[in-house]
Amino acid sequence: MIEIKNLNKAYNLGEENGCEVLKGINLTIHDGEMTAIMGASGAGKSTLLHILSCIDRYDNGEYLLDGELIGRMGDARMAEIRNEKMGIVMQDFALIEDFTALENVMMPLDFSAKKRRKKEKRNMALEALEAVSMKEYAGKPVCKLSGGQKQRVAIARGLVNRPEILFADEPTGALDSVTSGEIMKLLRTLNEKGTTMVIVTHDRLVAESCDRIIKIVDGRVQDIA
Ligand SMILES: Nc1ncnc2c1ncn2[C@@H]1O[C@H](COP(=O)(O)OP(=O)(O)OP(=O)(O)O)[C@@H](O)[C@H]1O
Repeated sequence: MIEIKNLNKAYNLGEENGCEVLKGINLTIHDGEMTAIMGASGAGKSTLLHILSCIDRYDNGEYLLDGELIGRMGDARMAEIRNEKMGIVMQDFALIEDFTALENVMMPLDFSAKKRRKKEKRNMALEALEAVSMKEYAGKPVCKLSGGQKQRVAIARGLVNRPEILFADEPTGALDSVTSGEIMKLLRTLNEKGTTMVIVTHDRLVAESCDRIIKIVDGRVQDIA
């Protein structure tokens, strides 16, 4: 499904604060896999995840998604791919605290190229909340939820478009070990139902519960376990 060849990415090269972040990444992710991306702080994990999830662009190399070359695409097609195929769970939830769980989960549907009636969007959001066992909290403002509940809502928002692949940046980073275990169980259940998962994590236990671990060291893939 995902094939990355000799991919490079730098920020502000030539400037004082410039840096080369990804330096020739090669990797393949197959349909149905649950993959962890590990590496020290600053190694380039989030940068890689943002490129994989079509939020950010790479400088050179190749990124093929289902055989389609991402690099030469215009912004509109990239947004379309993101909407059609991908779900994204951002670091630290990135939820709107004053909005209800339901309103947060419905948001990606408002940005989708596919026009849907409000009722259909609401039903899709309720279904996503049900998939993470949060349907009964649909009407609660996010600021009134616990950390684990917020993470579930963030996952529901990532799932609402029924993506083929879900990208999650530190989905357990802000959680205690029990809640973290529950979230990983939930992600595994969703994976078993067919969603490919790519998870950035610092936590070895979380990584070991995935099918494989890709370790990024200084912008390169050091090993794939
Ligand atoms: N938008 C940006 N502009 C300039 N530099 C950036 C930008 N985003 C990231 N960087 C730099 O790129 C490097 C890699 O950052 P990245 O966030 O990908 O690392 P990470 O492995 O995810 O780190 P962490 O585990 O701390 O989240 C860091 O040195 C960071 O300062």
